[in-house]
Amino acid sequence: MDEGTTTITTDGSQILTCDVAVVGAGASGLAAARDLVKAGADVLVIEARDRVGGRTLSKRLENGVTIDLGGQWVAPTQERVLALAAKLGLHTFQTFEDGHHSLLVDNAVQRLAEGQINEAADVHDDFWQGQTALEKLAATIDLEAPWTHPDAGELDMMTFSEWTDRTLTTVGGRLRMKMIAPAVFSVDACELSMLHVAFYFGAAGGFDVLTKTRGGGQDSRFTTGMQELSLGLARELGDRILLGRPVRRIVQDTSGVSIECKDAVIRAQRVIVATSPTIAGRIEHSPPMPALRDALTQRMPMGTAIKMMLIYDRPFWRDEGLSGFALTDQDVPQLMFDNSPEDASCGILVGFTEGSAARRWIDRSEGERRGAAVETVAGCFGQAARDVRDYIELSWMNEEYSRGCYAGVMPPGVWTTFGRALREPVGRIHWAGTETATFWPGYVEGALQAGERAATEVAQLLGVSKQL
Ligand SMILES: Cc1cc2nc3c(=O)[nH]c(=O)nc-3n(C[C@H](O)[C@H](O)[C@H](O)COP(=O)(O)OP(=O)(O)OC[C@H]3O[C@@H](n4cnc5c(N)ncnc54)[C@H](O)[C@@H]3O)c2cc1C
Repeated sequence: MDEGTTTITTDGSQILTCDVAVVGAGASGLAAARDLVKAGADVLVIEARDRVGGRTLSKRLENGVTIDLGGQWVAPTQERVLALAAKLGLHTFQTFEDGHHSLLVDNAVQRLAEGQINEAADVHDDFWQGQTALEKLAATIDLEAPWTHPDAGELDMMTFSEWTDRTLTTVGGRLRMKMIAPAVFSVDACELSMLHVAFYFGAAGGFDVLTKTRGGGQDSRFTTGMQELSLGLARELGDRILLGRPVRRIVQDTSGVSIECKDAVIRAQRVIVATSPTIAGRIEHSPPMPALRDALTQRMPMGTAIKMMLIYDRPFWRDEGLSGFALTDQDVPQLMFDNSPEDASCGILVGFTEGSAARRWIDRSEGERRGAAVETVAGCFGQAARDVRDYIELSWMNEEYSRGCYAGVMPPGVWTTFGRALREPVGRIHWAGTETATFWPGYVEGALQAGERAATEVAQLLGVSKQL
């Protein structure tokens, strides 16, 4: 996958020409490239890593089971992901969640019926009315332009934490609501603009859709891993993808745009940058980025998360009628799910350490995190948890070309001041990446939607007809 359409050599650098260059071979960039190729455009995708898939990364274990160190779940409403999976012949299966969930607090474990948190009636009612208020608010947000909401100013000045304290009345209800921030955004509730939270819930289709396992954001997984979506798109694109070529600089002039990457310059009419805004902000530009766009890239940090898998001979917790889903008051992990293969040929728990907890643990050794994770799992599921066969983790903050996950987030004040710069093209540069989506932003579905939207923008300007 390392050859462009035209090659001239000057000063040791290749010069390749195409109609459209796409920076980033994650799901978003690949979807944009696929659509533009279909429309008849000559496209090159330039990828920094030596692989495609970006924030999806699947790994095959020695026993033949595939695990996902990045994105893994698909929801029933994620139509683009499901259509692509069907086209590629990828098999999905529902996340196991039969039996009782577990809650580990102060070293004591409680067993909970599915969907239930064992809390006093006033806490339950309080949380329910908070959830309803959030859902109502989310339904009023214009997903194309959240800053146009009549209360945008007030909502954007307020953190999710402040909104929760104003809207909910019980300590338990507030605590439970704030726990959503690390689980969904991988930052703490005090770091998020309330306008962003409302936008995000609106864009996913509601509270339950985003947070639930069955029927929601954690509904199903891919037998052969979620990265297969990108690998499938990449196979279609063939040698139009250049791997191992970090883009350093983009130079626009009156006749085109030059994308300077490792050992090559790509000359194109248009470029789609399909990375998170934070990562896009690390590319140098000539002429420099407009002030608001540059300021946006300075203000949209990536969430922080460490994803870990504990691998066992069998899913032993199921013997006790336990679902494997657990919430804990520990940092490592705070949240876990049964991640065993469909045939339960081995037992796998996936755990997440998110938000400030990930920052507390990022500089500790893998061995320390493994030890802490085993202790937490033992607290939830008993001594059998100590007989762990393997432990595999990925700290996404350390990934040079992601610098965090699951996505970039909007702290207070950013949507209303800089939001317009999120998708607005700058000269010949167009923006894709899941952060620019209006449907399931932050997810692979959003990545695909954003790629398709950017491809439509460019196809119209090039005068090629996009055929889907
Ligand atoms: C641990 C984790 C769990 C997640 N869970 C889920 C889930 O269950 N379901 C779900 O749908 N989503 C999940 N997500 C989110 C999902 O993976 C992302 O939303 C999606 O993959 C983003 O795709 P993208 O193409 O927009 O960006 P990316 O995947 O980040 O792609 C950007 C690409 O650009 C490349 N790049 C960066 N800088 C340069 C440069 N200078 N030059 C050239 N190339 C560059 C990167 O290497 C990368 O390949 C998760 C993510 C993580 C990390």
